[in-house]
Amino acid sequence: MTAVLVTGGAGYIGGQAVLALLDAGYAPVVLDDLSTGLRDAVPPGVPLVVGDVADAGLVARTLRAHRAEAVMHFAASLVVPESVAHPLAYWRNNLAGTLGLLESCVAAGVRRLVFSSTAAVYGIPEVLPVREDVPCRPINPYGASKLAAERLIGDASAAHGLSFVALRYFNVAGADPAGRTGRRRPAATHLIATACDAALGRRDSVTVYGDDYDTPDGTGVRDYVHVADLATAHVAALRHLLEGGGNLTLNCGYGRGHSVLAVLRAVERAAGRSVPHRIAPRRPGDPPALVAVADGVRQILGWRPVHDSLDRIVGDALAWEGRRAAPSLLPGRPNARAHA
Ligand SMILES: NC(=O)c1ccc[n+]([C@@H]2O[C@H](COP(=O)([O-])OP(=O)(O)OC[C@H]3O[C@@H](n4cnc5c(N)ncnc54)[C@H](O)[C@@H]3O)[C@@H](O)[C@H]2O)c1
Ligand SMILES: O=c1ccn([C@@H]2O[C@H](COP(=O)(O)OP(=O)(O)O[C@H]3O[C@H](CO)[C@@H](O)[C@H](O)[C@H]3O)[C@@H](O)[C@H]2O)c(=O)[nH]1
Repeated sequence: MTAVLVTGGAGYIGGQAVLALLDAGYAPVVLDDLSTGLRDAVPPGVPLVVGDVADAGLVARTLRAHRAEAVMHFAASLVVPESVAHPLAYWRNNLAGTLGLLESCVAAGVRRLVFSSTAAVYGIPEVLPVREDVPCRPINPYGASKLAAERLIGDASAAHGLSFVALRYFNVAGADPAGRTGRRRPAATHLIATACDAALGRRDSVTVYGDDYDTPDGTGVRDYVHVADLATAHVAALRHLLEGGGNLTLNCGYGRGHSVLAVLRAVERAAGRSVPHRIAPRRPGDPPALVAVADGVRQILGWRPVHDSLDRIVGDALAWEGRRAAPSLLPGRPNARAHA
């Protein structure tokens, strides 16, 4: 079986990718410092090495010990407003982490890398939907650090014969449709997780950051992609590299935008109850709208998303969050609050 090192595999997306790798017959090995990930997100039987991806010695030893043939690199810091408040920590983790990983790949002779990049590299695109070949002008430290990591990977590729697929994810949401994994951070910051928390009575309301953008209803627009579809895009990228395919940088989204208010309505439909919200000023570092041109990932990698609907994404997210809530608050129990 082909062994694949998954950095950040105890996290939300990495955890889903580990399941997709197992489903596709690969042997994932997780390296994670558990800074935001959780040990129990790693399925039984999958080796977990607890450590920092910037520790090139540890990563090289892990690659050799498991005879890994490829790496999926998810480990990073990724909350946009946090990156605005703590840019140095973001640059350190996202750039030094990628540097350590690349050094260890070169040392251990591992030449295939799938990298978690982000739509945040684009900043405020002049044309929407956004193509991969437009100039990247990130407007927050998170996006800037990820763009720098992409460039670092490009340089390592040219000098050391490494092949890579950088997937620029748009907004990842939802949970494993089979209920095996999902987002586990206790304090939700992402919109869909926050709205699910409100629908489940764990918070009073959702703050809508800005209703004065130049978008159809004035609120921010994003291209939400289901985490299980994203995971299969990684397996497709891995196959491409194992079959000798060349370097690719590809958007990963569905090519459709949804506003904050549209997301809140979808959560209300899924939960069968209203989600109170209040309008607040724009959040620093937020672009008004981000929607992908996402033909490349379908055409070149043969990716076939199967959960491509906002209702599906929100439904799976709510079901996962509901399982973590008190049973009386589960979706489908309209009088839950009265009994809580
Ligand atoms: N969630 C999104 O909407 C989104 C969108 C675009 C890109 N991404 C990218 O996807 C990747 C995974 O994000 P996620 O949503 O699963 O976040 P997450 O916080 O759930 O997962 C990140 C994982 O990496 C681990 N980690 C962080 N720094 C580490 C280090 N230095 N060494 C070892 N492990 C470390 C954490 O413990 C965690 O398990 C990130 O690279 C992120 O930039 C996420
Ligand atoms: O409580 C909230 C949370 C978010 N939003 C808005 O909802 C949209 C989505 O925000 P959020 O879910 O926080 O995600 P983003 O800030 O768009 O960033 C995500 O999506 C990016 C790609 O587009 C990734 O790079 C990042 O890692 C990931 O956090 C934005 O318009 C926010 O202003 C609110 O109005 N209220």
